Amino acid sequence: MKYTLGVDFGTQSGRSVLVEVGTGNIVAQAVKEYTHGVMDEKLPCGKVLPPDWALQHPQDYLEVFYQTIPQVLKESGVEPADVIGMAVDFTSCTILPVDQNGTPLCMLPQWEEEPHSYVKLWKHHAAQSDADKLNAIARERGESFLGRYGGKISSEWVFPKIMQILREAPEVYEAADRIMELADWTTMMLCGEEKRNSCTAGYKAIWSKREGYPSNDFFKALDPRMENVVDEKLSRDIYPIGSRAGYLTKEMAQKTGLTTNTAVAVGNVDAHVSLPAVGEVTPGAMLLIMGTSTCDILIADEEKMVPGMCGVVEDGVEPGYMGYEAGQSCVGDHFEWFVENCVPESYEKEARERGMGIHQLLTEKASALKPGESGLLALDWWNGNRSVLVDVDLTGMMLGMTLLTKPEEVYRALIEATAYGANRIIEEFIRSGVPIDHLVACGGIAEKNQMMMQIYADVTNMEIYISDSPQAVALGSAMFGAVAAGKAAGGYDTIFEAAEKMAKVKPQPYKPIPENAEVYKKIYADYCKLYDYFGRGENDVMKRMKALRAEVRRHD
Ligand SMILES: Nc1ncnc2c1ncn2[C@@H]1O[C@H](COP(=O)(O)OP(=O)(O)O)[C@@H](O)[C@H]1O
Ligand SMILES: O=C(CO)[C@@H](O)[C@@H](O)COP(=O)(O)O
Repeated sequence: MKYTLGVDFGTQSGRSVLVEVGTGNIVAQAVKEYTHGVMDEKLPCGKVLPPDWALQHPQDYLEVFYQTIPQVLKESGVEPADVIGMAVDFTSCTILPVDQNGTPLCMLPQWEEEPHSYVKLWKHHAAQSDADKLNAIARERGESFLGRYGGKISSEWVFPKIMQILREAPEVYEAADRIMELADWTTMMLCGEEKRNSCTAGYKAIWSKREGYPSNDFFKALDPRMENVVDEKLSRDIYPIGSRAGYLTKEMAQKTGLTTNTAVAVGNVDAHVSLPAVGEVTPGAMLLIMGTSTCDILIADEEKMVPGMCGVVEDGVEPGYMGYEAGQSCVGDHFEWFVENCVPESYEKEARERGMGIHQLLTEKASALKPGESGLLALDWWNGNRSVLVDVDLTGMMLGMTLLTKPEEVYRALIEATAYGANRIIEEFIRSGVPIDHLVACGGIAEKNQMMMQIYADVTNMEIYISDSPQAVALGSAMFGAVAAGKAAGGYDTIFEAAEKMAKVKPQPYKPIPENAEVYKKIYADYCKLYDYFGRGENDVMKRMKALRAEVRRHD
């Protein structure tokens, strides 16, 4: 029996999952919460961060390798020599400035108090003014790439984040030998090779197989110091997903307990990597990877320009197809905010006494409600709107509250809001000529919350199939690891062959309940009115309040 290992780096934690190459069955898994978590208030030295920042510490990712890989080997009893391949997937766009040895600047004593030397997490939202500038210049110049990114480059993506570094800390920009996606940096830590992957380059760094990056002239127009940003800070050598980056280095083999014969695939994005893990995702299906945020991935034969999508990349998800991405920056994060800030002690007590988690308790109570019963309607923008408005400066909103409103009603309204947001994205794809007729879901939430999945089926009026692996994302990575090893070593030569044997999806979908769908259709119409009113400039109160908050804090 041969094995392959997937290492999935999420927002809060990283996990290793060891699976059988022949079946995709999990033999062991281990999770490590990041020691520093998400740094959105201060640096480890105590330095306070401005609003909208979200940083991480790269040492936390190495700890994931050092702790979880030995753990899965021990738990499974698998011979290290039988682990033929491995791969990493990472949140994205999550980037890091490094020196010529690949050492993160933040790990050098002279930079440890400089916020810009740390990992900028995907949900770092402090580069909106840079994104606005980039988009305005791209529009003025008639740059054709804009269409491939739904008409706007998000402030979450690579170049706005780099522009922010250059604007606020030119010395960090200068000192950085390279700026790397963490999918590529962690892969480089494993095999010693800098092999940048086509998925992050395509979706997050405006790279395409046919056209490469935008021209140096375009970057010069952003800032003359950025004219050669691609050659000076990134790389033009891009490797297709599914290819091999190298083999584990001796040092990494020693630290993890694996051998130097383990092949390492080029890195991938945590969302996109899961498509093969749920098997038959063909044109017409949209895959939702539901966790802290939700990413929507679909493939189609043709390239269409879909307003507000994150991007369309040829071969970006599976070879031979156009891969589309859209998403919602805040899904599980809404519920986490709610359980951490708004749940009364009496509920906490009940959950403790009944030996259940607070999410389970709220879900149980919310399940007893009918659609529309709470009278609540929310806009799902607690962390901005990624698709289709592409605006991180939008904020959350809930209406309909009364003195009788209960926590489970708010919890359910937040869930419903994310379902409306998903439906808005689906409509945009269909309107633009990319067909969607059913959904497939995976990720932490798809596993954990049945009520939520039924609400999604009712709101979208579509069937939803669920992954049958509790770790679809890591399984996807493990599959790419098996492809990096290749058939001769006991793996597979293509991701399609791997999917035939290893992919898992439950046979029974969630089906829409017609009477619920009917009610949700009406509420959704009002959601769309509020969406346009607050999201498209008719009433910019959210932005004014956000600007005021920043102003007041500046003077604190
Ligand atoms: N039962 C639940 N129902 C809804 N959301 C949940 C539940 N349990 C956890 N969550 C949310 O799921 C998110 C974590 O999702 P997960 O897929 O495990 O991680 P990540 O997205 O970081 O990979 C958190 O934001 C948390 O609030
Ligand atoms: O944006 C992407 C992928 O493009 C995700 O990495 C990002 O939303 C974070 O994902 P998680 O919510 O941590 O699963």
